[in-house]
Amino acid sequence: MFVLVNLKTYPCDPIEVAEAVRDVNERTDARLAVAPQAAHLEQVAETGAETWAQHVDAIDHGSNTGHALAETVADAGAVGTLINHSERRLKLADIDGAVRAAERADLETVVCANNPAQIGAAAALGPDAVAVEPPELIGTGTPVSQADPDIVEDAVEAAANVDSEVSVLCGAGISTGDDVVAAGDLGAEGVLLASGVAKADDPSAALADLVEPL
Ligand SMILES: O=C(CO)COP(=O)(O)O
Repeated sequence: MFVLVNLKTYPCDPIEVAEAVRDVNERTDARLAVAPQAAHLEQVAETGAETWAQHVDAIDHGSNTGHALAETVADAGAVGTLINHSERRLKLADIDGAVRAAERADLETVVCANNPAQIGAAAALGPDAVAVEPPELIGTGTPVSQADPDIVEDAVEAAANVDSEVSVLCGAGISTGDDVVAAGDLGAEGVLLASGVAKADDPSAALADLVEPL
């Protein structure tokens, strides 16, 4: 299972979380990665944790202001990027452009979507993975794998119908090892989560708990 921890703009210490991701990753068969804010990418990557960006723009080098260029994100040490997170929604053409920009910079891609229909559309753009996250469950602590298992199974089916090479993650409310196991039982190859680690008193213990049953 892939466990991707999105730090959003939570007031956590990105280095502390990254070091925990790195250390727990060494003790498990699961794959762990962390997605800090853009300004923290380089410091986080220097810890040795697998580092992801939260967003890249559908742009190339040139006259663009206030954007995230995929090449710069990769230079900072990121190996992948989220695209179209529920809190950073893009138009379809910009999702496509962001996937192409990430490919150009050799970044792995996870395109997020609200529901199975959008997952099918996202998979058609050829990312490495898609992630289904019902917005109403994000940040609630109620795991999607329990509250809405059908959405995960339907997302897995929707992606497979379009492109069987695209793997499916799920997210929203995931905070325990049982939640991760349940996600895997529904066909997801990984989870995307934030508050369960970023808001934890002890991020290292939270991460260890997440991968303990894997
Ligand atoms: O949006 C999410 C991950 O990108 C999910 O957030 P929570 O884990 O806080 O529900």
